[in-house]
Amino acid sequence: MELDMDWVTGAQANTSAIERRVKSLPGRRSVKKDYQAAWMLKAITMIDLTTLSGDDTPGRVRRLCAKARQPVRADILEALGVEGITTGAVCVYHEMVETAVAALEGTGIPVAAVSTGFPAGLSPYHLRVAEIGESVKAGASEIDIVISRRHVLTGNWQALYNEMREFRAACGDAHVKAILATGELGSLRNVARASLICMMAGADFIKTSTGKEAVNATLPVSLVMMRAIRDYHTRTGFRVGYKPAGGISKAKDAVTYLTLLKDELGNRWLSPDMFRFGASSLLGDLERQLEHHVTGNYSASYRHAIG
Ligand SMILES: O=C[C@H](O)COP(=O)(O)O
Repeated sequence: MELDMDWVTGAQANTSAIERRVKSLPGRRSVKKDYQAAWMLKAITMIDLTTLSGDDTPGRVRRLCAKARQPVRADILEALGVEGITTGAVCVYHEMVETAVAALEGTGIPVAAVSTGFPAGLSPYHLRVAEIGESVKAGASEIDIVISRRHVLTGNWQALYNEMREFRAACGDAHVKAILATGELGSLRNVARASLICMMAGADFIKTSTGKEAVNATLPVSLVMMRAIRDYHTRTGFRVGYKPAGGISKAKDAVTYLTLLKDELGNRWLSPDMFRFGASSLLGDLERQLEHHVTGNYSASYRHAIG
């Protein structure tokens, strides 16, 4: 849609109300024991299983893809009476896209590439646009772009909109996730405004963080972004997905995010096409807690958090 400046500048974020809401959140609320495994399995299907390290190798990416294909040990799944689950996607740097695509062939698991000079987004503009095209050509069906934080920090909303529009166009048929790098945007109000701009410019998902900022995904930021998504859906009819990323590594935190999502956006968003966790180490804890679930041996902190 066109840039609607009145809507953008009217977007506010009431910090104390947001903090109050976060304090009352699930995770500190109990989730029935019978449902715990279901929440954790659901979380697994919504992970963008990620490796974004300077020392990534094809071997590491192939191992990651094997884990994406079979994220939980077969005996645990059998005990739960579940089969055939996979993660939502695998997320890698451009150089690893071809390896991941080959390793996931025939599985239907998409490959997401981080692009546009990830993580800072400060390489020459034409190269950032070209990088998207290269990743699509290499087989990525999802592109995680990073926005120029300076456009937000200087209030240059038109520039942010134009940039996002061009990134969107360069993605072609690939889905585009707009990484806001919320830890660098200065205020929750800026997070709300940048979320709206990216959605107006055609983002399929809005995503909190690269995982490389000093502060990555948080619950207050998630509340602001989910409410921006809800507002956008109410006004336009378009459903935009949400991806919290960076520092989410505990099963109990994943369950908190999912209950918040269900409360704020409803069941339609509880699906891999509308929600992803960007996470490199969350899967390990989910698998451990599922194992405890089937053996009845929960860790005390986990039982306290969600049981
Ligand atoms: O987009 C994904 C993030 O970079 C993953 O961050 P993490 O390694 O803290 O889970």
